[in-house]
Amino acid sequence: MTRGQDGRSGSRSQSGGRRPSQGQGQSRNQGQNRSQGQGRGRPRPRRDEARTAAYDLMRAVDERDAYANLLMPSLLRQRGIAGRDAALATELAYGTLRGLGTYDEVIAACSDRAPEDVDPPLLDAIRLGVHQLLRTRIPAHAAVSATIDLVRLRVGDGPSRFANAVLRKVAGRTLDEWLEIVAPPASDDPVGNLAVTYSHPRWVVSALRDALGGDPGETAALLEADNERPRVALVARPGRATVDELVEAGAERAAYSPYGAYLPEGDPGSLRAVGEARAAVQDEASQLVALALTRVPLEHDRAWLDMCAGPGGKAGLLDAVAAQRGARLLASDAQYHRARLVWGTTRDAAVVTADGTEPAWRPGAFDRVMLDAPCTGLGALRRRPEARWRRDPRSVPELTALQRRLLVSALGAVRSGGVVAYVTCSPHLAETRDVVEGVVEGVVEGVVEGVVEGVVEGLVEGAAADVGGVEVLDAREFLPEVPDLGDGPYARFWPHRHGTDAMFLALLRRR
Ligand SMILES: C[S@@+](CC[C@H](N)C(=O)[O-])C[C@H]1O[C@@H](n2cnc3c(N)ncnc32)[C@H](O)[C@@H]1O
Repeated sequence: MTRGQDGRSGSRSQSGGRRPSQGQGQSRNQGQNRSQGQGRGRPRPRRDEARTAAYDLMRAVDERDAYANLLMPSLLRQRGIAGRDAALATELAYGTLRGLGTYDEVIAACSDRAPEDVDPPLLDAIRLGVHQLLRTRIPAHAAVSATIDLVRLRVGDGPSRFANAVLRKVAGRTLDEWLEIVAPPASDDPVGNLAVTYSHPRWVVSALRDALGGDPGETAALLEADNERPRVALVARPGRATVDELVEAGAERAAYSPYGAYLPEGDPGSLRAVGEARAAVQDEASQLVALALTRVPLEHDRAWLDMCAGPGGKAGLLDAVAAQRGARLLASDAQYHRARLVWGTTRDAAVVTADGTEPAWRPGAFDRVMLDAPCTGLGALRRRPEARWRRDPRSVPELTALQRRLLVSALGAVRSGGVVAYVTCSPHLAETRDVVEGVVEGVVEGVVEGVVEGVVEGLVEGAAADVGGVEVLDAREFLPEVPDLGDGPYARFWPHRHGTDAMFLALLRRR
C-alpha cells in the first residue's frame, strides 16, 4: 500500500529527524535472532499460513487495488485457512493496513532509507512485522523470525538482512515510546500529531476535526474508533423479519434502531433470515437515516424514490416500510451493476438504471426521496482498512459538485410538501453542511436553472430553519431515541459516540 503525497501522515522532517541512538532498541530483542544465522547453512524458511495470507492480501491491495475486506474471505477459503489462523491472518492484515501511517514513521526512524525508497514487497513485510511487534501480544522473537522467514520466501535472502536490522531496532521500544519519538509534538503540529498517532492522512484528520468543531480530544476519540473493527450490525426488514428472530439466532438487540441487532460472532450469511434477504447486514446509522425519512408526517404518501440506491441497503429497508404503508418505492442507480444488486435487497420496489442528475421521472412525482449521495466515505473508514490511504482530497470538489446537482434534482423530484433526505457516509463539511446550504441558498454551479422552483436564499441555522422554497427540518426530531446527534438542524452519527459509521442526515421539505 503506497501513500500518496496528500495521504502522507507525516515525514521524517515532521518528526524532527529524531532517531534513537545506535544500540538502543535492542534490549527486548537481543540475541533473539541468533537462530536466523546468516549465509550458508541457514535453515530453510518456514511458511506460516496466516502471515503469508496476510502478506499476500496486502500485496493484492497494493498491486491490484484489491479491497481487503472483499478479498480476504475468498483468499482464506481458497487456502483452507480457518479458525484461529483465519482470525490471525485477518487481524494482521487489517491491523497493518490501518496502522501503516504510524509504522512507516517508526520504520523511517530505524533505517537509513525512507519507506518510499524501500521496495514495496519488502516494505509490506516489514510493516507486518512492525504491527506484530507494536500492537499484538506475539512475542518479539516470534514476530521477527516469522517476518524474516516471510521476507526470505517472498522477497529474497538479501532483503531479509535489512528487514532483520530494522525489526530488531523497532522491537526495542513500545508503541508509546516510539510515538514519543516519531510523532510531532501536539503543541507544534496538532494535526500531524494526531495523524501519526492514529495513522490517518493529514487531510482526513483536518476534515474530521473540522466536522467535530475543532475539538482535539474528540477528534482523537474518533480516530481511535476508526481503528477498531466495527461490530456486525443487522437489520430485520420490517414485515419480513423481526429482531426477536435475529436475537434467537444469537444476535443482540441494537441500542437505537428498532429494526437493528448486532451479531457478536459467526457468519451473518449463515442466519436464515439473512439468507432469505428478510434481514441483512446494515450499519445502524444507515437504518436510522432511512427511518427518519419515513417518519416525517405527510398527508399524501404513496410514491417514494431512492435516487442513488445501489447496492440497496437503504432501499431494502425503505421497500419494506413502504410495503407496510401501501406506498411504492422506485429504486434507481446510475450504474447498471449497482442497480442489479438492489433487486436482491427489495421485493416490491421497481428498480431502474438512471442518472439522478437527468431525471427519468416527471418533476414533483414523489412524496419522499432518499438521496444517499456518492461521497468520499470518510465516515466509513472502519469498514475498509485501506480506505483512508486511497481517498484523495482532490476528489472532494468533483464530488461536491455532483452532490449539489443530485440534491437539486432530488428537490425537483419531490412534490410540494414532500420531503428529501440528503445523506452521506462522510462527515466532511464540504460534502454535508456546505452542499445543503449551497443548494438552499441557490448557489449551485453548473446546474440547469429552474430545475427546482422556489429554492431561494436563506441560511440554515438552528432548528427547523424556514428558508422560503425549502424548509430545513430538524432531523434530530425524527430520531428521538438517539442522543448526541449534534446541534441541528442536521443529524450527525459518529463511531465514537454511537458505535456506527459517521453519517450525515439533512431533511428538506419542499414548500
Ligand atoms: C453511497 S452509494 C449509495 C448506497 C445505497 N443507498 C445503500 O444504502 O446501499 C452512492 C450510489 O450513487 C450512485 N451514483 C453515483 N452517481 C450517480 C448519479 N449521477 N445518479 C444516480 N446514482 C449515482 C453510485 O453508483 C452508488 O451506487
